[in-house]
Amino acid sequence: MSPKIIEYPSREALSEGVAGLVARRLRTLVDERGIARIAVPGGTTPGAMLERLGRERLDWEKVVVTLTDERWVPTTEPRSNQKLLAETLFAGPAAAATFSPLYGGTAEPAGSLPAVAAGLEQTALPLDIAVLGMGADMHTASLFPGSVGLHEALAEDAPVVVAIRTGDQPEPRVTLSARVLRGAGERHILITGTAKREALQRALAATDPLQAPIRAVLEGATVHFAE
Ligand SMILES: O=C(O)[C@H](O)[C@@H](O)[C@H](O)[C@H](O)COP(=O)(O)O
Repeated sequence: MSPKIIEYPSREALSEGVAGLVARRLRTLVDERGIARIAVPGGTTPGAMLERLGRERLDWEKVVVTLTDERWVPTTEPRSNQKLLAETLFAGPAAAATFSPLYGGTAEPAGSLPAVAAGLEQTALPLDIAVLGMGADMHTASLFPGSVGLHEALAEDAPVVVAIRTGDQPEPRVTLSARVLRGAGERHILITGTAKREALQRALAATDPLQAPIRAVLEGATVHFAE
């Protein structure tokens, strides 16, 4: 079914609204199941939401957090999504959560992916919630159109994590596969700005996830939009 689209009057309202919604869902999951598992994105859009979410009062010891994708750089590097989480989500009470990383520290992803996947399977999967971003090229996570690794990452029998290389990005990426993201109990996609609104319209009309990878996670998702 088509995604539900929620429009916000501002990006601040989107950050506040999504942080509050996700916090409520995490509380419910922890109350009902004793654990909640969530994947969050990197990039420039989610910072304010992650910071706001990390300040929420809830039983963070019972929450497992991972990333939808990671840039293959040391976690001290500015482009590291793990660094972004340390400076936003984990800057407050949410620091008590368990984090399942995607970056393994080896020179190339291939050297770490088995251990990264094992760590995810032991702690972070199946996902209850996946929060995602989208690029104007209709990528999500690190599922970039035309990238090396995309076919594998979109396959029904894809591994948990896949290494991605694309000329558009300065470093190798590692992404949760589409089936893992699609398997989340709920998906929330944060989209801001006119260019991405137009990209979303193109994605809704697209049929081939190879051209519009966001398609692989769009059905049944909730899109949160602000200009
Ligand atoms: O590592 C990342 O950058 C994200 O996980 C990525 O998938 C992001 O959500 C989109 O590229 C949108 O990025 P912006 O929010 O910066 O536009």
